[in-house]
Amino acid sequence: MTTLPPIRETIAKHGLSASKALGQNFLLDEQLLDRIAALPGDLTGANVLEVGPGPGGLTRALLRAGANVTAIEMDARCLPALDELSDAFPGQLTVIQGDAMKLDHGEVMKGAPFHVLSNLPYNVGTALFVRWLSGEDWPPQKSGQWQSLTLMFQREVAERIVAKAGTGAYGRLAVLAQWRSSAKLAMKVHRSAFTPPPKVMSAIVHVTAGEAPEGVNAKTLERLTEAAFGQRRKMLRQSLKGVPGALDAMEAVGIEPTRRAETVSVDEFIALARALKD
Ligand SMILES: C[S@@+](CC[C@H](N)C(=O)[O-])C[C@H]1O[C@@H](n2cnc3c(N)ncnc32)[C@H](O)[C@@H]1O
Repeated sequence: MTTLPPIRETIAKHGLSASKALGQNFLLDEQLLDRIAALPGDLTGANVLEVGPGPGGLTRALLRAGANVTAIEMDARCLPALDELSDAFPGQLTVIQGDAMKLDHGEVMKGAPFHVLSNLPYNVGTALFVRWLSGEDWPPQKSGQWQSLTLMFQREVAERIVAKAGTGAYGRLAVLAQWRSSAKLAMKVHRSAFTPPPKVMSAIVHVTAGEAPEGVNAKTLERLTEAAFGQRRKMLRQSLKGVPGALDAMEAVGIEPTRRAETVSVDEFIALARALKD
């Protein structure tokens, strides 16, 4: 294994000035990166999909942890720096230049279950997160998809993902992330850890997939939460009016129609979706 220069030197050597358009804020602290790479547990010999490796700070940490990494990066300027990592960790890193939003991740990972780690621009991160959580086959690793997600978000978005009923942050994202998965706020990351520092604080969310509850259609649940949180200040009897059968289902499972969406727990949404005929 060749010794690598500090990531700051790699960035300087390849002239990787951070592009605002690509949402680039780099992490340079290798101890912090090692702690992030440890969040999914022991990765020795595990398959990891890293989206948006940039100059490869987190990639190095994952390789040091013994993972087999496939990295999807849109910015061609980063490829020479990533090639150096491939040389330093022979056989452990595959780099794909492309847009992670357009690629089939199961295909990229050749059908083997994988962990996802990523520090992405926030808009791309949220869109991919929703896609990873909306799969029809569940748990996803059964069909060669992800085993865990370890993702950096704007702190406010991370709080919405792990929020519980009865809080202002609770909404569609929380129900999506929690109804058949477990989502934890794994680490808060100060804005000053990034180069250049973004305007807001960040946090890492760690998600593992659980068993889907029996008799619940994902699309029905989605329709319910969309209607309920679309008018979150309104009583359910008003916000769910347009969902056929929802008022009867509420009565059947004992949810008062005068309640508002943000008081309805994830388990209650599950019961409601189960009681609704498709
Ligand atoms: C916030 S930077 C993080 C870089 C590095 N992982 C780190 O932690 O220092 C996000 C990276 O994602 C890349 N990126 C942005 N959109 C992407 C997309 N749709 N597909 C793949 N990579 C993308 C950017 O080029 C950039 O390198």
